[in-house]
Amino acid sequence: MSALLEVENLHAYYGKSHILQGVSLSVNEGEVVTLLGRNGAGKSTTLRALAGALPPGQGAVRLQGRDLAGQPAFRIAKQGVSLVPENRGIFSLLTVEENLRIAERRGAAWGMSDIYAIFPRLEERKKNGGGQLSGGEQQMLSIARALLTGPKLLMLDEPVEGLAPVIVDEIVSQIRKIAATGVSILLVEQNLAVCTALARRHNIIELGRIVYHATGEEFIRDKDARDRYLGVKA
Ligand SMILES: Nc1ncnc2c1ncn2[C@@H]1O[C@H](COP(=O)(O)OP(=O)(O)OP(=O)(O)O)[C@@H](O)[C@H]1O
Repeated sequence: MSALLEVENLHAYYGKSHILQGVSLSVNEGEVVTLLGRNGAGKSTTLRALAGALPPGQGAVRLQGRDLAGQPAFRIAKQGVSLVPENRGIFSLLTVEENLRIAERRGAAWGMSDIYAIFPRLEERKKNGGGQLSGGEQQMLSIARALLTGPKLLMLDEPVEGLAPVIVDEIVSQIRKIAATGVSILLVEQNLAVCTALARRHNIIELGRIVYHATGEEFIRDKDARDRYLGVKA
């Protein structure tokens, strides 16, 4: 598999706080990769830095070999990197359909029918306001909006946080379908069952550095690493 995204020694700051202290990771074409870690470890900051939402720090970011580091967010998005942030970022006063239409891009790989095929609930709810959706439906809408921009790399920040188990299963299956179309995914998620169900490679971040990486099988066997870095008994 060839690398889609390569991140080498990425640093990022909030003001004078040095948050990312040399993050290195990669995502191959068509792959789902996780970024795990305790609260405050730097997961969301990594996604934000990759999306160009933070002032540029040191380090290399390449998408299909092309340098993205230091470019403005709109240019990074145009080259195929899309972030679905934790707060979902949908327009509550617009209908579901309007939320989707404004994200649509002429000539992009994804159109409305592709979206409704993966998210039938959004078609059922297309005339409802964004603000009337359940948490799970809002998450689906937010992922759908990102897909309409035609990303090569979709970055998901805790897509199932706070959702009921049946909705979690539904979203996991939707993410699988998205990955099966060839879109690469960098997933930040605290729910380990979701991570191991979706990804074949995992990275753990601690204090702004990747301290552990493993394949899916290694990670499932490595209870010590899960206890040590994540403090979970799963
Ligand atoms: N806007 C901000 N200004 C200053 N510091 C911030 C800001 N956002 C996050 N931080 C700090 O950066 C560090 C990393 O935060 P980040 O949100 O990336 O963590 P995380 O791994 O995503 O954890 P969580 O699951 O809690 O969101 C934390 O110490 C946090 O307090």
